[in-house]
Amino acid sequence: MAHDTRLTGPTAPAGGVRLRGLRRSYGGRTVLDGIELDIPQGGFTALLGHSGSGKSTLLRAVGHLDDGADGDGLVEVPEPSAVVFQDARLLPWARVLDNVVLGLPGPRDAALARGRAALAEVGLAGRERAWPGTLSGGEAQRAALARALVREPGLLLLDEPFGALDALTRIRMHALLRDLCARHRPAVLLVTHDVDEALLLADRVLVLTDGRFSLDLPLTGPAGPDRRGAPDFAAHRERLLAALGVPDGGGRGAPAEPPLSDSP
Ligand SMILES: Nc1ncnc2c1ncn2[C@@H]1O[C@H](COP(=O)(O)OP(=O)(O)OP(=O)(O)O)[C@@H](O)[C@H]1O
Repeated sequence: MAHDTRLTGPTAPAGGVRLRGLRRSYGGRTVLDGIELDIPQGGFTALLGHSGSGKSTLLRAVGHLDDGADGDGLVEVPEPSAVVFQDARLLPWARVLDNVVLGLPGPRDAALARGRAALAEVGLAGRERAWPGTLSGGEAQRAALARALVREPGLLLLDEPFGALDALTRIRMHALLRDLCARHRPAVLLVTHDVDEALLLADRVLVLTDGRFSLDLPLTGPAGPDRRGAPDFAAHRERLLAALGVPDGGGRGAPAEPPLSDSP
């Protein structure tokens, strides 16, 4: 497959993500083969690829969360960074507010006030003293988003954060995430298997194949469900599915999605 090796301009705006020649391998097997990527502050990049193509490896490398990978290359990212995974990873023995403020620097009172504000922002006001085990899947992911955003991250890394949620909750979470990103403006890298999720949320979609980006699709216009009605939506979708080797628009996120409203 022909790979586009000139995916980014020479410089990223100050404060954003800048990767140059990023390589990672496990036991001599190359997973990332010289990745070049810029994400400006406020930019939202979605990353698609087959299972095992290296999406999480790339996300971990960007977040300096490598576990035993051999690697090299330049990784410049804004600090601090925060990660939200598919499972919320809340500590079950700590109340929701304590989970959100855990490890926050500064006086406890100020941290708690910030934590409460973050929980209110994600729609969990009143649930501060709840135990994580009493939250629904969507609520737990809201708490995980609050825990990430309370740190005012310059970089938000999202590893299939909505993959385990039902379709309606996912749509609500999309609206919430768009809203939070517009307000806080971190650089965002979203790993997802869902082509539509990528097309509705991101300003740029990349497909990772054989350690490189095999497709780089810039998207214009406001993110959100209205994009479905844009003239190029179907064409973008087809390009992404073709790059993923999915024949004829089949697979997850295929056209027959329910016409749900996107309001939170
Ligand atoms: N700690 C590790 N040790 C050895 N191999 C690893 C390790 N982490 C990942 N790999 C290998 O690297 C390759 C890429 O894995 P990665 O988890 O990045 O893929 P992915 O695209 O995120 O997959 P998925 O979509 O299934 O989550 C896989 O072949 C995987 O087995």
